[in-house]
Amino acid sequence: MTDTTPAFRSGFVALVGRPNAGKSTLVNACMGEKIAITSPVAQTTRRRMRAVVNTEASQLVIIDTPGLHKPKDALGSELNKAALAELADADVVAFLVDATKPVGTGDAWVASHVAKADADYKLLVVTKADIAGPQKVAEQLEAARGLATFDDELVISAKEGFNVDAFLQLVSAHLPEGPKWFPDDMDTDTTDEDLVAEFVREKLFLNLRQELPHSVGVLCDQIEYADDGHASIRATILVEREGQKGIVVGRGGQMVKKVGTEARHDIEKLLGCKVFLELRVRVEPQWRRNANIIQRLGYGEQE
Ligand SMILES: Nc1nc2c(ncn2[C@@H]2O[C@H](COP(=O)(O)OP(=O)(O)OP(=O)(O)O)[C@@H](O)[C@H]2O)c(=O)[nH]1
Repeated sequence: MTDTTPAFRSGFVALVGRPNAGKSTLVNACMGEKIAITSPVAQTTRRRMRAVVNTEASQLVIIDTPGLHKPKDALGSELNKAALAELADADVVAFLVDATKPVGTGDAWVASHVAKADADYKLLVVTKADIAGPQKVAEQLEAARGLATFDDELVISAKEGFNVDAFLQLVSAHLPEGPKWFPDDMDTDTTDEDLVAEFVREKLFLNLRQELPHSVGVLCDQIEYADDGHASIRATILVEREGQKGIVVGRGGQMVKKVGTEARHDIEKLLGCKVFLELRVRVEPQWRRNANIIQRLGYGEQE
């Protein structure tokens, strides 16, 4: 008797799109929990993250890449390098286009790299369908179709869970046959330290996005577990100028306290224990232009 069970499929799915297209939100929706951080500020995703989604017949390793954009400084160049490296390795590429923003040169630039990628399957995904009418969505599809050749297209709302399952099914079906690369109980290869730093940075962006565009970095120095089970965490917030330090610290330390309290709630959920979080703010002039610091912070290409 022949075995009619479908073969197990596994592989790497790169999500690309210009900054703010909705990549991290889609990863979160696929995972069903908070792993990647999201915020309304472009370039939130500085680190590459792998989210592993297991289904009965497949294992998808979803890679949330930094948004591709024309580089303006060393950090920008590193972000692009990391995203382009992901594209080169992926089995499937999903190109995300924001339904609410006119398709423009930024999308065309990203699409030109998608066109060059070797992936076996390229999917066009129009995101944020919940806040764009059907007419707008249709126009975006039409405009994006002209940018590269796609094997398929899908309209989603990661926020409302619309077509997220369809996305997973479509992508799974086009992965190559292969083994499980990661064990069942591991759903991300990002360390707790990385996630802590990302959560702190997310809260900084949410509270201070007008005042601090992109000139803030976070380094998680230490996570220590005490006998009673709580975690003591120290993290450093890097800014470029004294004035920015003042903004982050806030009047009487109020802002850094607020950021710490908000981040602590997420970190407690992540680690599943009580957390003491100590945040320091340090001025490191021009850290964004300093490739060494960028590497130390782990924002560049990783092995
Ligand atoms: N209404 C709505 N908003 C969404 C949806 N997906 C993402 N957003 C919002 O769009 C903004 C950007 O989303 P992200 O997921 O952080 O975008 P990204 O592509 O990862 O951005 P970068 O990290 O800058 O590359 C956030 O404010 C999200 O809440 C969606 O399906 N519906």
